[in-house]
Amino acid sequence: MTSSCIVGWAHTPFGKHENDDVESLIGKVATQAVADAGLEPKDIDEIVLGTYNEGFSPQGFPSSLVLQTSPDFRFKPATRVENACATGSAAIHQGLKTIAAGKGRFVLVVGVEKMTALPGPEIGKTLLKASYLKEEGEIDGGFAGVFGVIANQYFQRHGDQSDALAAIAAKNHANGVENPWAQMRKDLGYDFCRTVSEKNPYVAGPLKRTDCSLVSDGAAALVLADEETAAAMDKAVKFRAAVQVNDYLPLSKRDIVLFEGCEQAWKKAHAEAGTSLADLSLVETHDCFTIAELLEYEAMGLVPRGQGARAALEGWTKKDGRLPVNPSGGLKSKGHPIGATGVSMHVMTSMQLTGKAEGMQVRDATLGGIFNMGGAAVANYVSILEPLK
Ligand SMILES: CC(=O)CC(=O)SCCNC(=O)CCNC(=O)[C@H](O)C(C)(C)COP(=O)(O)OP(=O)(O)OC[C@H]1O[C@@H](n2cnc3c(N)ncnc32)[C@H](O)[C@@H]1OP(=O)(O)O
Repeated sequence: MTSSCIVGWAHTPFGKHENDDVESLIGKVATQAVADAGLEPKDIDEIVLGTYNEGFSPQGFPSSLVLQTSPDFRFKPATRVENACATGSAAIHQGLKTIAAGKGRFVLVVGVEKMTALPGPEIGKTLLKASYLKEEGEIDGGFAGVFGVIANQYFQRHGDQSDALAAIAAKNHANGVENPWAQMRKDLGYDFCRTVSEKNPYVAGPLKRTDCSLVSDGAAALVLADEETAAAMDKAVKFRAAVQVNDYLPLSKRDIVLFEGCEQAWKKAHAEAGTSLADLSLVETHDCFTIAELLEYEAMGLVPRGQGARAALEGWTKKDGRLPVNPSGGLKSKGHPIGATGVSMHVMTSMQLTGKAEGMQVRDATLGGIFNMGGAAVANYVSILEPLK
């Protein structure tokens, strides 16, 4: 699946959208992404919608909502795809398969989530459905609780990592200031992220509020085309690799601090692309919790096992570091509307590779990596993107 390109995109600001529901959020990006590609809705051959839902919104069957955004979408095939927090990437993969099979020239992929309508504890419960409920269903604090367990295990093996986690949080909050689509554009600073306070209490295990991604509403969309078609279009970002690796769901069946599914996905992606980590100009990675970003440094091979803290504390992953990670601010400050996240990561990386990332721009960006994860390293998607021209 290496001969497809992203040729247009759209993105709502992420945040609390009091007056929007899933339908109106979809409406803000679907036709806009098509227009951004220089196309009209009639040109689209297939629609894929990524949304986790699982109780966030009472409206089921959401793929059909996309058709309501233009009369010219009527009678197009439209399907909803779900793979926990990697739902956005799962939707993109569905589209890539359509293009690779020659079943369509243009596929519209929309990712959306409306999370903030539920009260806090309900949000936690809804997210926890993406864990193995028979063993993990009683963990307090929703998915923060799951990653609190993972952080504790890592701390037991490699020592207290609170300094490194605060450095990751501070980096991503600083990056988010430059992202016009980010939910929290505030440079919180290292000291605030490092210190337990009324404004930054413990949430789960050693994880404080600043170690957690945000609860968000939002949508992102992109248009996929085959490479030959894309070559004649205004802008085109090519998939050098698009890899999916799934691992077991129960934490008890894995050495969870290794994030082995993530490691496998990166290895396969580099083999598919003919690249290595050193070739990448930037990475957008799934920092649902700061401990996840630290484990991902190790799983992607940036540092040896147990040394993730080095990359954070020595500034390797800052925007001007040797490998900028999450120049968009990541899920930490950009926000994490579950079904939209994977699509957003591809949009942000496409902006970087076409020189359209404005204040977020990483200088001379030529190759971008993306890691989007469902559950605790259960569904692992890595993409490697480059400008087509
Ligand atoms: C499931 C999968 O497949 C894999 C995954 O990706 S798992 C990730 C899924 N997502 C999550 O679990 C979301 C995690 N985050 C949260 O649940 C919540 O943000 C939280 C529990 C950490 C905080 O929520 P809360 O305590 O209710 O905070 P809330 O009352 O909304 O806000 C209080 C203040 O903290 C700030 N705040 C809220 N969340 C914050 C966060 N994550 N980081 C920094 N600041 C935050 C607010 O802006 C607000 O600031 P002001 O007082 O200055 O206005």
